[in-house]
Parts: sequence; C-alpha cells; structure tokens
Amino acid sequence: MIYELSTINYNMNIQIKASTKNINGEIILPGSKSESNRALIMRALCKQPFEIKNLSVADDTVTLDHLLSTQILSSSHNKATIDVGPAGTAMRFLTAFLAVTPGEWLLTGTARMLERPIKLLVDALQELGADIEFAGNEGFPPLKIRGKDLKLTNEIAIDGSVSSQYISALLMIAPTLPQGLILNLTGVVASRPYIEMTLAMMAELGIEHTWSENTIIIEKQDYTSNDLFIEPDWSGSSYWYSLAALSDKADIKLTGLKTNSLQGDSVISGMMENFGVKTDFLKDGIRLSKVSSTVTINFIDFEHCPDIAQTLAVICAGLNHNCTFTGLESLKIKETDRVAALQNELGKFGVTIKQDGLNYQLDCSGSTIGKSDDAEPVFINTYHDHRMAMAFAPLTLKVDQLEIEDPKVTGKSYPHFWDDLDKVGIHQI
Ligand SMILES: O=C(O)C1=C[C@@H](OP(=O)(O)O)[C@@H](O)[C@H](O)C1
Ligand SMILES: C=C(OP(=O)(O)O)C(=O)O
Repeated sequence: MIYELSTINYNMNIQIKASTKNINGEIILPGSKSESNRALIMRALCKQPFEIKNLSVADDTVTLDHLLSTQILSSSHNKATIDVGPAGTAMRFLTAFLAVTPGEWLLTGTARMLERPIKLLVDALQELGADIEFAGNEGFPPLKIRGKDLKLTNEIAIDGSVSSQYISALLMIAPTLPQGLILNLTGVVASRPYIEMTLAMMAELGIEHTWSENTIIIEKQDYTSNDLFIEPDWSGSSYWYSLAALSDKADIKLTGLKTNSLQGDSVISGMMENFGVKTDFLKDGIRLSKVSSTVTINFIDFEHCPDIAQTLAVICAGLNHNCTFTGLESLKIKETDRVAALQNELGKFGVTIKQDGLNYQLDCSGSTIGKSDDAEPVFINTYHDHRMAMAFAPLTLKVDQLEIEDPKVTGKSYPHFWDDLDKVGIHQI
C-alpha cells in the first residue's frame, strides 16, 4: 500500500476547523499495529522466511521492524541497547523474545515507558529460567536481559488482569521452549481478544494450542512459514465512527476492513449502532453512514476494548450524552493515565468524569460544547498519547475550532491521520 507524503506542514500544535459537517470520503487506514507487531516477532521466531503483506506504517511497527533487522537478528551484534521508544507491545514482546535470544541486551524506552509496569512478565520469565534484571526501578524497564534456553520449568501462572501483552509475549515464545508451556491465567483476564489474536496468528503459522478454562497449553513445535496479511486497523476506524456520529451527514468508506476480524476493537461497528452510525460490510471494506441522531446506550464496558474508550468518551461529550463507563483499569498504565487525561481535557468543555467504584460517570450537564461562540480555539493537551489527539480531533465538528498539541504524536499508530482528515474537509488553519 502506498501512502501519499504529508502535505501538511506541522507546527508544534495544529489548529483545525471543519469546512463542512457532511463527511464523505474513502479512507485507507494503516494496517493494525497489533497484528503487525505480532507478525514481526513470529517471523523472527520462525526458521523460514515469509512475507508480511500490508505491514503497518505505524511508528511502533517501524521501530520494532528496524530493531529486529538491524540490532537483534544481525549476527554481529549480540550486545546492544534496544530502545523501543513509546511502543508498549514492542517492549513486552521483546522482553520475552530477548530472554530466549543469545546475547546481552539492555531493553529501554521513553520516560513514560519506564513508568509502565513489567514485573508480572519478568517474574513469569524468571520462573521459566530467564536471566533478567531491573536496571532502574524494580518492576519497570529498563531491563538487562541475557538471552538463554529457558528450562527450569514449563508450567507457570500469571495474573491476567493487568495487561494481555504479557500473556501474548509468553505465548509467542512458548513453542520454541524446550518443553513448551503450560500457562495458567489467574484473576479476571482483561483485553482477552488480544490473546485470541495472538493464538489465531500463531495458528496461521502452524502452531497448535489448547485453551480450556484458564489454562493455555502449547507443546514444543516449529513455526512454519506462511505469508501473513495484516488487516487495516479497527482501533483507527474508531475516529471515523466518531466523525460520522458527530457529523450532520456521513458516507465514509474504510477500505479493507472485514466482518471476521482478529481485532477486538471491531466491536465498534455494533457499538456505534447505538449512536446512529450504521455499518455496511462490503466486499472490499466497510461503509459508515449516519442514520439517526438518537443515542440508545447508557453503559459501556471497555474491559476487552480499552483502546476505543477515549473515542467513545469524546463522542458522548460531543453528543451531549451522559453515559457510564467501566473496564477502564488498564487505561492508567498506557501511553499516559488516560482517565486523568480525559478528565482534564473534557473538563475544558465543562464535561466531567467521576469515578464511582469501578464505574465512571460522564456528565455533560455543565457542557459548553456547541454553546460557546468563543473565537479562541480550545487547546487540547495530548500527553504523548496518539489516542488523545485522534479522539479529540472529531470534536471540531461541534466546537468550531480546536488546537491540538503535538500532532505528530498520531504517528504511533496512524501517521497520515491529519492528511486523511484534510481529505474530508477538516483542515489545518
Ligand atoms: O496486544 C496488543 O497488541 C495490545 C493490547 C492492549 O493492551 P493491554 O493488554 O495492556 O490492555 C492494547 O491496549 C494495546 O494497544 C495493544
Ligand atoms: C496502548 C497502546 O499501545 P501500547 O501499549 O502498545 O503502547 C495503544 O496503542 O493504545
């Protein structure tokens, strides 16, 4: 897939304005970064080469691909500092991968990455026999890893409630371990579709597993080569669903998305029926259209689709719709504390989010959205989080102008996001 180079000259911040409230166009989303990063790790574990088609252009994928090819798999470098930047999947997947890859590795990332916990994964790998030390704060990157055969045991348990990425990381190396792996999941398993995605992609490469109740068993076996096709990114589609919901009228084609997706965020298509956005599944993608302005949902659980929570919070705010959210625990350890970030930024429009145990009530009673004719655009801080920038951008359909901090932040998953907005009439001013 070829993407046109950006024609937008980004400053530190971007001011955007909608020239129309009718959103029509055909968009080619980047490939899924979750599928792409798994495909890269699995290809590195497979003894034969294969092609990965439609690999994501996301910065996180470009980084992982580059690290694997230039620093990790090139035989001359077996002692290296591996810097994943802000890429959570790269950090977690490489922790397991480097633990079984001969060499001495220092695995590190951005300042925020050094605050994202990794102890549960390190504990699990150490139990298997890995040589990993915390080089900074206990429980967090950077990690000093000496890669070796892991043969202390083949049965471990891991708490599944914190991040599914730890589980995916262990599963991908499982077939290469001398005795395979018996992985017992404890606690409530969060982000479950991502674990299913890992196992489904491993199956495409010939790896068999059993998963009964809370135990996943993978025998020792070889990955077999098979070309992989990466579906476009459903998480990225959520910003287009938001544009449709906040528009007066919309007809948006998103090329390449499928009904039977490996991506859990594809639940967005059903969820958005409650916000008046209809999805038609076509032979070569999906078509979104706005069919109603009535919202018919008051409670949404994001336990298994945490990456679309910010999008939905802004949609509710934009439609002046009070709603209760749950399943937001993992948001606190992502690119930023996303709950706090939403509270701050929606607070600028008088919309509040109050915690009540495990639930969060979004309350629009004091909202200024659509009510203020302030000539100054509202400034949105993005906290180094691509999803803060992309979740808030569609709100420009309701608030005249927005100024968004650090537009390049979207590169983490969707580098051509602003160019795509430009194509449908949301321009930089
Ligand atoms: O495995 C993956 O590709 C991902 C899993 C999820 O993380 P958690 O399992 O930490 O919720 C998700 O938020 C992240 O964007 C991508
Ligand atoms: C949480 C995310 O990514 P990661 O954990 O891979 O940094 C995300 O893309 O929303």
